[in-house]
Amino acid sequence: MSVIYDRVVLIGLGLIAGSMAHAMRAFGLAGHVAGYARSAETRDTARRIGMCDSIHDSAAEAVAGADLIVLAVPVSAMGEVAAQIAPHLKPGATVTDVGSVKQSVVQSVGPHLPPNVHFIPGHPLAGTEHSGPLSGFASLFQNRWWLLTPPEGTDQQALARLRDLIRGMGANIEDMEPGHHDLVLAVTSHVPHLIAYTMVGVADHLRRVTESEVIQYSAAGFRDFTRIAASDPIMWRDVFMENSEATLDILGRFTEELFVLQRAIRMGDGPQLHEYFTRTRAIRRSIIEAGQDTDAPDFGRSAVQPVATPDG
Ligand SMILES: NC(=O)C1=CN([C@@H]2O[C@H](COP(=O)(O)OP(=O)(O)OC[C@H]3O[C@@H](n4cnc5c(N)ncnc54)[C@H](O)[C@@H]3O)[C@@H](O)[C@H]2O)C=CC1
Ligand SMILES: O=C(O)C(=O)Cc1ccc(O)cc1
Repeated sequence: MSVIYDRVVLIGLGLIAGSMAHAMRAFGLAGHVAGYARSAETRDTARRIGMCDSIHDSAAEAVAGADLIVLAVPVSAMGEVAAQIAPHLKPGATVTDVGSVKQSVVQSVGPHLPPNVHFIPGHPLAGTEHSGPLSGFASLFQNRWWLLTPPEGTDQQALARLRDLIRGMGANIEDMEPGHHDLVLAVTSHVPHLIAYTMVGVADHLRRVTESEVIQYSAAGFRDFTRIAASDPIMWRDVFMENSEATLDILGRFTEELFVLQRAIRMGDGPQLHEYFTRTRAIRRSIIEAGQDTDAPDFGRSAVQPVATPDG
């Protein structure tokens, strides 16, 4: 593949930035990848493993001359980082981010940036429960969605170039309006994470049990919850602080459904439970048949469709 940007800088050197650095190197997408993180320990680790071509001790120095700036810090830190780098950006450069929430990032970053740079927010729908500079890997974005929320009037050349880079790292791209993104992600990622955190918390409260049976006999469902609940606490604190409206909306709907099932169990209403679970099984099957589950066996992933819109 050919070089898309001569100089890319990654701000925040964790799972996502590390994976981008490895992928850009593996696929030859950037002439030079520079990096900056706030913590000296993270910068030292990134230097030791050769994550980037250069690691800088200040954000201002790191962004100097960069054609693409990627903000890969927790969502609550995006605005502060944008303010730090704004005076040092090269005219005509593109700034993007990888935050899990979009509306708040648009609001906190946008106002700091000068009008002569292109701001194109983004979100790779790819990750793991691991974080930090040692956790990245080049194949993280393969066959995954990468959502972009380009504002109206975005420079089409700048957008096409960013798309080329993302496709070069193996991802599929879809454009979305930021508010819609936050609602879709509340359904597909944020509330599911909250449920996992809660379920692991419930098991922990039954400490007597935790010490023996819960761990010893944990079946796949609970094991998956513990994996998700091991995700970075700062990142997820920020997701819920910054996407509170959509999360609370979906959580309200979740609670209503939970009460319906709770009542069916209490009333011994087997047919209602059977009907409900039959419906949810059909949903899972339709996702797999449409090739939208990238963890499932390959059902023709090139034909994957964007995530469904939650109704109402
Ligand atoms: N972990 C995941 O599965 C995914 C995360 N994201 C988003 O990507 C972003 C980064 O997440 P990860 O790479 O997982 O995080 P991480 O915790 O692995 O790395 C974050 C990095 O940002 C640095 N940092 C924190 N505050 C900073 C500041 N004020 N200035 C400079 N550096 C700072 C940390 O030192 C660390 O190097 C977050 O906004 C997250 O919502 C998006 C998709 C998936
Ligand atoms: O590890 C998992 O199961 C994930 O769900 C990863 C993930 C976490 C946050 C995102 O914004 C996108 C993907």
